[in-house]
Amino acid sequence: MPKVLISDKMSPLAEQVFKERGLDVDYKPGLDKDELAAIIAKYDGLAVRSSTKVTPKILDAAKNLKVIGRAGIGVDNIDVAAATNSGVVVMNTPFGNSITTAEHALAMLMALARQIPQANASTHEGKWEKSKFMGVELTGKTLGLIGCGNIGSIVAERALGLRMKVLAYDPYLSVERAADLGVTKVDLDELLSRADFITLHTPLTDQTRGLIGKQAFARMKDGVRIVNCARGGLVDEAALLEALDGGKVAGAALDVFAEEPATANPLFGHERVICTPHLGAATTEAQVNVARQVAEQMADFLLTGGVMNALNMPSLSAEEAPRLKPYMALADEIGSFAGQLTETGLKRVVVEYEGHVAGLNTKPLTAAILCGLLSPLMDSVNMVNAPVIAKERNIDLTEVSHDREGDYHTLIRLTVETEKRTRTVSGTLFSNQAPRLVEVNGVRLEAELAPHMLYVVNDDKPGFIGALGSLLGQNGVNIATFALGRREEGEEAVALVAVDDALRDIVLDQVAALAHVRQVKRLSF
Ligand SMILES: NC(=O)C1=CN([C@@H]2O[C@H](COP(=O)(O)OP(=O)(O)OC[C@H]3O[C@@H](n4cnc5c(N)ncnc54)[C@H](O)[C@@H]3O)[C@@H](O)[C@H]2O)C=CC1
Ligand SMILES: O=C(O)CCC(=O)C(=O)O
Repeated sequence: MPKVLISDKMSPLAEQVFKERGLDVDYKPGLDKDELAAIIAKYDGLAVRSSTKVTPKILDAAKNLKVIGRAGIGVDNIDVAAATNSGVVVMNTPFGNSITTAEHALAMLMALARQIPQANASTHEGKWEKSKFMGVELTGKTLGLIGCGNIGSIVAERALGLRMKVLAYDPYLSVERAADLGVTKVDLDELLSRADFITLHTPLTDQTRGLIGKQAFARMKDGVRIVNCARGGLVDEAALLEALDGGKVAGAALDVFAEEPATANPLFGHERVICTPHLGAATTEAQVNVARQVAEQMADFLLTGGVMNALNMPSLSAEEAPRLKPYMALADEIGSFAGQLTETGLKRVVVEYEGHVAGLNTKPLTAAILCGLLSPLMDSVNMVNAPVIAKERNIDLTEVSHDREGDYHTLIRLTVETEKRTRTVSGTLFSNQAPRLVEVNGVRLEAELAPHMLYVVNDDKPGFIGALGSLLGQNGVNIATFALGRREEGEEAVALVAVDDALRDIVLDQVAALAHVRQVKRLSF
């Protein structure tokens, strides 16, 4: 049974769901990196929030890990590229805490406008500082949203309800979506120069790190107020301190910090800075949502192969996974067949889906074909990293779906172009279950692939099949199945012979020496 580790504080619902689905689960929040590295090899799945840092070192130690689930949105604590290289699926829960986080951003906005935390502390101290805490109204003010995805959009809708004007800077926001939301799409410069309040809702990436720094502050209105409930690294904290002290920024509300847990920070103690300890997602509702969702998604993946909300793999629902299973086997066999025959550099791969399969989710099938194709050529290839490896190697990949049915009600055809030649392999499913190869390089045949196989290309001449059968018999090789096909009478023919044991080199040499043989290859599946 797959084994899962929960390495961050998480709602008990996650553990409960894993158990209900029949998985073994250990709940060990607060492990340090060495403790995690020491035990991670035991686990198939790792469920985290933001405290666990999933580094290449952890992934190297994670010999059995198949999936990392983030109970939340941001995955900047996970080295997704390294996980992909290790063939580990990374999934998050993109919607479970978005309302909660948007509400926290709005709470921060209001707290900032009315200095509620400062006024609260002062009142508790018995001071009655009515004139000190003069606030500003939100109505009629301009809110600048940086990042208008799930959370940004919710903030926008709520802010419009508060009668604010909303500008959004998000290069990936369409004009239509902006219009639907009732926000004005602007560029960053315009947002910075017009906004009274700025709130950040982008992921932390190489592009967004330090987005709000010295230059950005210089372009802002005097007296601007900043809310950051996304990631600390988006705002340059030293530049923010300078902008606060210089009077450019009237106040900042921060839920997130460059270094977390943040126990010391240059902004702590500043009278116009409000802080919360990364509480954006901290409501009962959000934590129940993300815990349940991450556990269900990880269990689906480990038990059925279903993939939801993965960042490094195409989606495949738990309902689709069993339907796609025989096709995955076929795709892997077709890819592997072509890969084992490939001897020079791959240039181009075309995958065609015809008939029934064309109506299915073909993305995972293409990943399985690439995995099968690349596996004989290099180590450590799997469905997660095969598309990335193909891209890195400049292999041109084309996928085509034809709704029409040809001779078969369902067919996958793979065309592989190498530096020297182009090869095609096609396969179908018999009775919707059993993979069969039905074409190799334009030669029709019908072959079931087996663990040990002999592939022979020869001239179609009388007596050849008998000679091949006798030679195998003389060497004690027992034939399980024998599939034959030829292009035209007397032209190129292909034999695919399943045998009971691995073929010895000496037998291959003897087959190669038979008259009319063009190519001989030992294949294994
Ligand atoms: N404080 C907290 O507890 C929480 C923080 N978060 C943070 O909030 C972030 C946003 O979450 P969602 O809205 O759910 O993500 P999302 O993916 O739905 O939206 C992010 C938006 O940022 C935009 N974007 C990307 N690069 C950009 C750039 N260079 N400039 C401007 N916009 C850019 C994207 O186009 C997208 O629309 C997460 O990545 C996470 O880091 C999320 C949940 C809780
Ligand atoms: O798990 C948490 O408390 C943080 C949530 C968060 O930052 C996220 O979902 O990106």
